[in-house]
Amino acid sequence: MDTPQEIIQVQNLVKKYGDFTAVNGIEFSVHKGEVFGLLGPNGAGKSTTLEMLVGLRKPDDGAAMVGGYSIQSELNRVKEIIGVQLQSTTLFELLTVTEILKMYASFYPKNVDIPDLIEDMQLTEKAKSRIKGLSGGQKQRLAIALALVHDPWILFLDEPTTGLDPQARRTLWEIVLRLKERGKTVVLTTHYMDEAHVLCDRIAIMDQGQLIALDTPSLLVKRLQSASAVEFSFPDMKEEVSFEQLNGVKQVGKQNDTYVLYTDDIQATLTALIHFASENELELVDLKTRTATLEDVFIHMTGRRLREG
Ligand SMILES: Nc1ncnc2c1ncn2[C@@H]1O[C@H](COP(=O)(O)OP(=O)(O)OP(=O)(O)O)[C@@H](O)[C@H]1O
Repeated sequence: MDTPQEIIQVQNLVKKYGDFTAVNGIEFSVHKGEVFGLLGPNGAGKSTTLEMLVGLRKPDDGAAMVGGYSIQSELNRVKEIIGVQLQSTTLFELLTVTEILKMYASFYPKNVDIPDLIEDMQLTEKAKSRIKGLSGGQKQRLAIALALVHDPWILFLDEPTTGLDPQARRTLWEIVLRLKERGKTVVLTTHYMDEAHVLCDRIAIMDQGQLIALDTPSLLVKRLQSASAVEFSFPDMKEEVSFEQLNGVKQVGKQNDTYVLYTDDIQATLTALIHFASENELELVDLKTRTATLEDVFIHMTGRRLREG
């Protein structure tokens, strides 16, 4: 069968845990060959969505087609064409890297060359090492290798870099981008906006079981209509002030005591802000300026940060 261009189609998917609705009627499509990200804070429903698409959880409503097959009525076909790496993959600690890959390969009628796969995942040095001695990043790369052993069309990665150090994260990013170059479709969940920005062709932002935005990273940021953000606080300010009136300000966000002004004219906004502070004899604290990011898109849409604290 030919791979459809819309390799995943999700319609009104719902998942409830008792009275609690974890995924509340989401809809999206994933294009063949893209890296598609589900971005959102803890508890947004990203893992539940992914688990429904790979057949680990049964939707309470809605439908999804993966690679042209229904996750409800053709799950066995779906499983042949997908590879899955979940948040906590249990590995057989006493086996070596090569042994576990050979064991997984034996479950499938067709599989890729194991030494090549080990090399692609930058594990050649560890090919004969036992799993229990691997670092977090190496274990994560092994989990991805296991998901790729039967040469799937689509790879699902659930928070692939959570808990990894910066170097290990970058190595994993390189691997994902290389898989994309080779024509694989990758669906990943993350709560790291930098990761979503670097890796994903398109991002679906999830919050509280719903999909609140879907676009390319740059268009999501552009939608804010402001290129820069100015952050600050006024600890001794007694009354609320509408900073919208300051020169250049397009939008205003607030997180605890910190204000975020989104502006296209950073110079005008800074001048107006400093003027406002001296006129009102207020001390301007923790002033920062930066380029608007996906995090700002999330703050703007929900009033909260992706990662609290
Ligand atoms: N088996 C379960 N029983 C009851 N509630 C659950 C179950 N699994 C998940 N939930 C709840 O459903 C919501 C969505 O969880 P989910 O794991 O899909 O979120 P997430 O966006 O992937 O977050 P995280 O980044 O923490 O994994 C959360 O509030 C979670 O507590």
